[in-house]
Amino acid sequence: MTLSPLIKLNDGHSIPQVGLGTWPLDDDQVATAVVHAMEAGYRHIDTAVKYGNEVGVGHGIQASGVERSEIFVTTKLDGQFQGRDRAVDGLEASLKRMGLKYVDLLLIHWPLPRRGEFVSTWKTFERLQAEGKARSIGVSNFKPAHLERLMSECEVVPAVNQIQLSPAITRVAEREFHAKHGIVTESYSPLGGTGADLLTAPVLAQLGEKYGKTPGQLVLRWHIQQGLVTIPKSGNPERMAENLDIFDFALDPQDLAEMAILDEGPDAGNDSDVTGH
Ligand SMILES: NC(=O)C1=CN([C@@H]2O[C@H](COP(=O)(O)OP(=O)(O)OC[C@H]3O[C@@H](n4cnc5c(N)ncnc54)[C@H](OP(=O)(O)O)[C@@H]3O)[C@@H](O)[C@H]2O)C=CC1
Repeated sequence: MTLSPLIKLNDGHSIPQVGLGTWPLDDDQVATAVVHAMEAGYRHIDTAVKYGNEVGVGHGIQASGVERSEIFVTTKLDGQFQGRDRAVDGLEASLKRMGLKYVDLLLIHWPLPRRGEFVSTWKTFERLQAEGKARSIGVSNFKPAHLERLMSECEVVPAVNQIQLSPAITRVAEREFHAKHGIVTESYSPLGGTGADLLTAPVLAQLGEKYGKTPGQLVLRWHIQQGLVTIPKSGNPERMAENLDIFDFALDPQDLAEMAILDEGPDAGNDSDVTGH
């Protein structure tokens, strides 16, 4: 069993660097997946209200037999819960569905910038953190301009911004912005998203022979060496274990440079069409 290293957050808590993504698994699928993931060594599960699978995540955690205190659970509140009281109700309902007393990380799933709702939502998140219902609080799909506004109007700097990021969508400027403000960058769709198309690139097959690792492992190792937290999704127990078996090798600098051929440039990604999964 492999355990992921931990990354320190700006509030003093720690997050396992690799977690299990759970979209689009349904309640039954995710309950089984969480049990397999715990057996493989995962201690970090990423879900969201929007995924409709929080009940299954809770069942999986309970069935795994792993202590609650050893597991890092993230959930996200989407647009319908933005605004002061709605966020309180949203988290309460999530906790109830999962059978938990607190989440380790609560994220605003995506910003609703026009009416500035994410600012009032964030002030509520600050209160939920002070009450211990969310140990850490963060955001997802936020651009630096959203973060600037949040930081100028609120007290707590987000612990995390979860964004679409991979060797194809590298988000260098955003990562620099996060680092400057002590915000951990967490990469979603780290393998290229559903279908993992990124993994068919010839450069990964070549490097795979050198390291004795699969394309998925090379890509996840790339995330680790960038200092990112990452949440690959798999419903398959073998691939789950494979995706955690990335801590016994390191990509040489020249091989990281070769992987840069995968980079689709600064405009790549889905930001203009943030729907959030
Ligand atoms: N905050 C946000 O707005 C968003 C957050 N997310 C989160 O990020 C997670 C991960 O992103 P996601 O979009 O699912 O995409 P990923 O990049 O994690 O890719 C998932 C796909 O890769 C396949 N796969 C997994 N491991 C391997 C492997 N080793 N080799 C080959 N194929 C593999 C999976 O299939 P199989 O299951 O069959 O193994 C699945 O088809 C989501 O599950 C969700 O939790 C995702 C999108 C938006």
